[in-house]
Amino acid sequence: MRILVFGAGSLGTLVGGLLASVHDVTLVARDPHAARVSAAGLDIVGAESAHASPAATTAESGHSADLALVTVKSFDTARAADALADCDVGAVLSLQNGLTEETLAARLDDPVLAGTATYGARLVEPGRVECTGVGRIVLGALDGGPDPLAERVGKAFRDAGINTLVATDMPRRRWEKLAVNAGINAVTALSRVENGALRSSDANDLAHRAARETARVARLERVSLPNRVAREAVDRVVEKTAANRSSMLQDVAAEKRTEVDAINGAVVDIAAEHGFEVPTNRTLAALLRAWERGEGIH
Ligand SMILES: NC(=O)C1=CN([C@@H]2O[C@H](COP(=O)(O)OP(=O)(O)OC[C@H]3O[C@@H](n4cnc5c(N)ncnc54)[C@H](OP(=O)(O)O)[C@@H]3O)[C@@H](O)[C@H]2O)C=CC1
Ligand SMILES: CC(C)(CO)C(=O)C(=O)O
Repeated sequence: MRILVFGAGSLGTLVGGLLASVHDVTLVARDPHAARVSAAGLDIVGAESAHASPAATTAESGHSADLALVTVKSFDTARAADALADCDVGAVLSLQNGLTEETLAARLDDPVLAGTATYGARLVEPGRVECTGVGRIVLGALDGGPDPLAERVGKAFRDAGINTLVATDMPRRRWEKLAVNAGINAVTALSRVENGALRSSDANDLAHRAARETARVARLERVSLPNRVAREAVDRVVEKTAANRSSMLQDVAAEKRTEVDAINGAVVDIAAEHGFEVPTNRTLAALLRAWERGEGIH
């Protein structure tokens, strides 16, 4: 399969590097990373180890591929979609956190698949990515149901040794992941604690409230996600990732823009479309945006 990875930073470089063992992969990345990969290939270290030789470029448009993987941060999704509109791609798959597929689908004529990733990745230096945890890619039709395209993409991932599940219930899975991220990411980022700290503090109640509100909005969107399931998903992920610093805490610590707009902000916006108020998500989003503005991050 010819695969274009749009936004090869940490996750895109890891997944693209793994895919390159059997597929024809091009990474769209920044220099000096793109130049280093073009000249000397890519080292994958940590929980996965391999040397891969995908093509790499800083050119955003003019590409032709069977599949484009979108792995930019959520706030760069619209720009990625506009660049992909100038490419000839058969299908698009997002592996991002937050609700980004709608932005892609609104701007592109190509079929857009939904995906989630629990692999951990960190770009250590140009040409070198660390797999910090082997997780799973789950992908499927954006609206759910069986999908031959998703099956083909799932097979391509599995052929490259990537732990992949093709799911027919992506709407529920996306909203459950959103509930987990809405609960854990903003709370840990604002209180500067590891995920495990949410087990035994008032912050646990806050994370549950954000997740329950998200589940309520999912149901308004006709996605079946009971409050109890969203709350238990938060507790399960807190337990499994107790020693982790959430991606949003890492962004705040590095004084980088967060993905709050596509997580808590998306919950607020979609709730508003239904005339529904989500005070916990609204408060968390407002505090993070105030921090971003105060730091001069846009
Ligand atoms: N890292 C992880 O372990 C996981 C990440 N995710 C999700 O995956 C997504 C990506 O995360 P992550 O890989 O960590 O983020 P990174 O910031 O490491 O990677 C995104 C990369 O895309 C680049 N980029 C953005 N726009 C362009 C462009 N137009 N042309 C070329 N390159 C571009 C960025 O460069 P620049 O910064 O210079 O703009 C950056 O290098 C997020 O939604 C995240 O939540 C999900 C699960 C795990
Ligand atoms: C699951 C969780 C909360 C793990 O830290 C995550 O997805 C993130 O940090 O973005």
